[in-house]
Amino acid sequence: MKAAVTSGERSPLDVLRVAFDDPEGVEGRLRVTEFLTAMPAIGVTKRERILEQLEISPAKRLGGLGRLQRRRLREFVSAWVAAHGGTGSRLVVLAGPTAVGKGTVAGYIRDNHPDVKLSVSATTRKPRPGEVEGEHYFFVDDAEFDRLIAEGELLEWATVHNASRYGTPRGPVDDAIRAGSSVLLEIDIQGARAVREAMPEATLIFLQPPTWDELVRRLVGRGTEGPAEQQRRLETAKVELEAASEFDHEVVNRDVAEAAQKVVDLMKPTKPLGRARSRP
Ligand SMILES: Nc1ncnc2c1ncn2[C@@H]1O[C@H](COP(=O)(O)OP(=O)(O)OP(=O)(O)O)[C@@H](O)[C@H]1O
Ligand SMILES: Nc1nc2c(ncn2[C@@H]2O[C@H](COP(=O)(O)O)[C@@H](O)[C@H]2O)c(=O)[nH]1
Repeated sequence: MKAAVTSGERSPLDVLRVAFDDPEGVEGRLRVTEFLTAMPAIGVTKRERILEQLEISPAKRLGGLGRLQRRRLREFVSAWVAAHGGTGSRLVVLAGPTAVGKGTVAGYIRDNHPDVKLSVSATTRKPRPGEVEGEHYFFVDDAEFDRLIAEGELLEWATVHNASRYGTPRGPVDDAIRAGSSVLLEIDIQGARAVREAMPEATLIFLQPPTWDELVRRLVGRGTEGPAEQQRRLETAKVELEAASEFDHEVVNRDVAEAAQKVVDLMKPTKPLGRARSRP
């Protein structure tokens, strides 16, 4: 019996995610060779080179890959997708540790890529000088935030840095997706995990600092937290950096414009996976 495992609609990363979640399912039983040749611009010769480079036997099925092999294949596919069109995902999440530059990169995208729709979060924190209601955040009090949660108006929410609550209003995200647009969410790592639960088709991008020392420099240089709070955030950041492997893509924020461009490129339409079949 042959089982069709991909339609023209799914991205390679979606197929990998399903295969790794359910190794015995149809996607899990797909051979790595068949999976790779179903990807855009990969033929048999290229496939052999890729498998060699990833140290994966051609006989393997996706569900039978070990932890390291899964990670290597996922990273390879992620880079390939970015280089051959984007993810085509309607919902893209940008997350990363404190002070890596999420807000800066998202702000750059808001100012320079007006075609990208940025979700505006609700927050209980007070506005900083220059922040505009409805552009940077919807600033609400605790009672209003409670109401948003109770009435199911938030796609996700979290208490960030043990301080204020932040949440993504569901309505504008749903509207944009229904209208065929893509939306970018700049949120923390707990929020990214919640979005993955609620909408597994979302694409998650992890923003990485060039180095640990540079992350520390950015946090201290920003000057918005005192030494004790900086120390606490750095402890959290160490744990958060380990979450990178849960994400579909990693983008290093060396230069703001370059990182923003990579995020925008990942939001472009993807070339879907071709038709692949698995043999039992
Ligand atoms: N590519 C970059 N090069 C140098 N400095 C940067 C870069 N990106 C951001 N910064 C600086 O790093 C500091 C932290 O950036 P930002 O506030 O955007 O981080 P964040 O990830 O949103 O932080 P948090 O999660 O704590 O709110 C800021 O002072 C910003 O100007
Ligand atoms: N889970 C969510 N996290 C969010 C959301 N909006 C912003 N954030 C994150 O909060 C911190 C702090 O932001 P700041 O503007 O106060 O510096 C930062 O890590 C953001 O990514 C949200 O809707 N949900």
